[in-house]
Amino acid sequence: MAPNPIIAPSILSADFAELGRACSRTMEQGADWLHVDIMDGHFVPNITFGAPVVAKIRKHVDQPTQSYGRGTFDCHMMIAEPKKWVKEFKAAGCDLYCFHYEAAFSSAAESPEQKTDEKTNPKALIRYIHDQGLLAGIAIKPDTPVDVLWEILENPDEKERPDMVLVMTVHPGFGGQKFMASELPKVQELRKRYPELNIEVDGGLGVGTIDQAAEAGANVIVAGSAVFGAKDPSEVISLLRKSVEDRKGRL
Ligand SMILES: O=C(CO)[C@@H](O)[C@H](O)COP(=O)(O)O
Repeated sequence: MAPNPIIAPSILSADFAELGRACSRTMEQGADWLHVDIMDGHFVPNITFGAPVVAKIRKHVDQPTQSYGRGTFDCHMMIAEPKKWVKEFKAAGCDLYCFHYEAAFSSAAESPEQKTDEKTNPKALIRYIHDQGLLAGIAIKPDTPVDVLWEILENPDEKERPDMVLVMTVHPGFGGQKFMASELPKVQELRKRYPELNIEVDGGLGVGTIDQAAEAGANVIVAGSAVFGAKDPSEVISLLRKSVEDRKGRL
């Protein structure tokens, strides 16, 4: 059976002038996690904020009492050098460090020799993230085929296996983009092979698109503009949760 629904509003769509309060409010409105978008202006053509801001907003949301629990800070690292920032984000209060597969090779290597072994590097980075006491996520952009993940997910060493896969349903960089249903076969394939895996979708999710994503097998739902732009964010969060919950037993 697929894992429980997890609704993770993306704070990219919150009012940054009152970010701490916006984070605590969305938790009160029923969110499970907060999805924290970190952009460096290199990996994606946009800049958000870094670890000092995460440390400030952490004070507004209770830390989770267990792995994957309520209040998890799901940091989506849209950055060119993901390895470089793991320790800073751990210290700032990040719980789940989700890097991009496409950025991992330049960052994870411990030596020049290892850098040439393309298959080693995402795994080395996952191990490194786990060694810092964080959950590890791996994200793929729309242009990246899901097949690149099989070797990583099949790894017999659990220290090198991700705790979550994020399938981007928009090109990363901005909130408010149109949902790309073309990415859902990746989710279907992942769910077919890994019934218990946390599979996150991000980009263009809302009441009009959630059913397709839930049907494909996604259980971790990121929604930015649909939640922060809603008249009644609590209602949107419950609708997203219900859609995933309704399909859970069938997947
Ligand atoms: O990572 C990203 C964008 O790169 C997302 O997390 C967006 O912030 C989602 O926003 P909506 O599409 O839900 O408005």
